[in-house]
Amino acid sequence: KGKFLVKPIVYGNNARKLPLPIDKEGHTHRWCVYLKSYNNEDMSAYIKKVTFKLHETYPTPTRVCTEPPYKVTETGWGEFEVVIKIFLHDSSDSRPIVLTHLLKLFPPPPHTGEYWVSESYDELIYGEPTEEICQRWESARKLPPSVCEPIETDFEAKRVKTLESLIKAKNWVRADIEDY
Ligand SMILES: Cn1nnc2cc(CO)ccc21
Repeated sequence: KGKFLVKPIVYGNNARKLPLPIDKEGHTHRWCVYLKSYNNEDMSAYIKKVTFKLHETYPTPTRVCTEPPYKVTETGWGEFEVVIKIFLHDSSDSRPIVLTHLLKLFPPPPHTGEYWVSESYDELIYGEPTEEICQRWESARKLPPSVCEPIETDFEAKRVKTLESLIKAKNWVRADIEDY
């Protein structure tokens, strides 16, 4: 049928510097790494579980969430890659969707301040869905506002800026061609 299902998502982390004196083991920050629906939907209709693989030296480094909010809150001192795996409610042997996110604790200059967010936009796409999968993906309902914090990045503004730069880039190439 060539039909495919699309769900916009946001994943990333926020981080806050802990007030001095820092707590156990030199932890300087509290952070939260998360996956959420861009439209604040309950993704458990089609997601079986989400795992967050932290740095090996964290106790039980693989954390599992079976319903929203899909997030892990920890304290620490360093930045490292978090591997996020999304296991869908479909044939049980299907491989998970794998996202990687570099945990950001320190805002890059010129940013200062105690709180920082580093998140990305992406889309879950399911091709040639069965009737059952369609029903799962189309039955997802909105979550009550309290379950997930609101998205902090203005992706709409970023989208406009990205489109503008792409159009400028395209026009540049076209002008370039016309010169020859
Ligand atoms: C890499 N990193 N940064 N902060 C960390 C904290 C722990 C647990 O004490 C383990 C590893 C950590």
